[in-house]
Amino acid sequence: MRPKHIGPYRVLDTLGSGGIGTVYRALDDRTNEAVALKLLSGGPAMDSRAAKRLVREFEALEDLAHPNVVKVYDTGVYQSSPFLVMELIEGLTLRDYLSLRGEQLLSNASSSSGSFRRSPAADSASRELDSEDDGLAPFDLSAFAEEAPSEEMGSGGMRFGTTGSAARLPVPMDPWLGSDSDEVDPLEFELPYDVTASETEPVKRETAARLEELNRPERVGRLKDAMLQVCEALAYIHAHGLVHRDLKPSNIMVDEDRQVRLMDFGLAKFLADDAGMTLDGRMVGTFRYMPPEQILGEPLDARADLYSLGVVLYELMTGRPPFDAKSPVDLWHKVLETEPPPVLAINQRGDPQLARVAHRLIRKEPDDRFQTAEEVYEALSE
Ligand SMILES: Nc1ncnc2c1ncn2[C@@H]1O[C@H](COP(=O)(O)OP(=O)(O)OP(=O)(O)O)[C@@H](O)[C@H]1O
Repeated sequence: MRPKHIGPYRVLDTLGSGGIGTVYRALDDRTNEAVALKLLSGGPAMDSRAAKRLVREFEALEDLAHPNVVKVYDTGVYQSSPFLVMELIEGLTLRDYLSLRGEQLLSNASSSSGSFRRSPAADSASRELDSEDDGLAPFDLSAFAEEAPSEEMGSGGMRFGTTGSAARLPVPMDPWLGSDSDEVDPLEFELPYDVTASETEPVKRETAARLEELNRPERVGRLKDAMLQVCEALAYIHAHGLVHRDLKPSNIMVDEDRQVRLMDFGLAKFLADDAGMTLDGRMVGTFRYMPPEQILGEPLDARADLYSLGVVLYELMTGRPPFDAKSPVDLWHKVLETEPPPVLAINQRGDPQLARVAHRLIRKEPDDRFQTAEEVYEALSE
C-alpha cells in the first residue's frame, strides 16, 4: 500500500516502480515543493542499521550538482528502507522523447501553459509507442528488457536482483529462465531484412516506414543533442568517482526544455561491490546494457557506462538491441562471443557518424572503446 507520509514528505501519487523500488510524487511539507521520492525496496533485505549505513553513503549524492544530472535533495530511512528525495522531472524518458508521440506531447506542453505533467494516460500512451509508432524493439517482451518489469512483465524484474528473479554468475537461476520468459519472443521485432540474406531481399513496407521514422532529421538531431547531454552528465559523475552501472533509456529523462537528466547514477555502486555483484552474488544492472566485463564479474570503470551508452545509441538508431536472445545465458554468450550486425546494415540510411560512435562504444574490450565521455562528446560533435 502506498504510504501517506514518508518523513516530512506527503506522498501524492506513484510515478512508477523499477527494479529496486518505487518512485512517488510527493510534497515537502516544509516548503510545499513537489519532489520525486524513491523508496528502495527491491534490493537486498536490510535491517535499519544497514539502511542507515546505505543512506549515509547516499548522502554523497546530495553534493552533486550538474544541469544534466538529477538533483538529489535529501535521503532518509522509512521503515527500514532507504529513500532518496530528488528533483521532480516533468518529462519523458529518452526513448519516449524520441518518438513521434513524445514529440507531440512536448510541443503541446510548450505551446500550452508550460506545464508538462506526465499523466497516467500520457505514460500509457508513451508505453504503447514502443510497439506501435516508434519502431523500437519490444523491450517489454523480454524478461531482460530494460523497462519497469513491474508495470509490463509482472514479476519479471531482474535489476538489482529483484525478488524471484535474481541471477547469479556463472549459472543463471532457474526462475528467471522459467516458462514466462520462454513464452515471449524477444526477437519478435522484425528486421528490415535478414542481414545474412542477399542484398536483393525486399524491405518490408511497414518496416521501411518505421526506419523512416527513426531517421527523421528532427529525431536524429534530438538524438544527437540528447547524447551530447548524456556525455556531459557521464563526464561529471565519472569525474566524481561514480560509475552509473545501470545506464539505459529509462534512466535518462528529458524535460520540456529538452534538457536531459541522468537518473539513478551511483545507486548501483552502493548496492554492489566493484564488480557489480551484491553480497549474495546477484548482479547489479540490466542485462541488455551490461558490458562483457560486467557479465564476467570483473571490476568496472567508467568505460562500462560507455558500453551501455553504445547499446542505448544502437537501439535508438535501429529499433533493436545489438544483442538479443531468449535467455540470459544466450545473451551473455552473444555479448561475449559475437559481433552485432552493423547499424547501417539494419538501418541503411542511419547517420554514419552516430553509427560509428555506437560501434566504437560497444567494443568488447574496454581499451578498444572511447576511453572517456569527453571523447564520445567530441566524436559526436565532429
Ligand atoms: N526524479 C524523477 N522525476 C520524475 N519521474 C521519475 C523520477 N525518478 C524516477 N521517475 C520515474 O519513476 C518511474 C520508476 O523509476 P525507477 O527508477 O524506479 O525505475 P526504472 O528506471 O524503470 O528502473 P531501475 O530501478 O532499474 O532504475 C520511471 O517511470 C521514472 O521515469
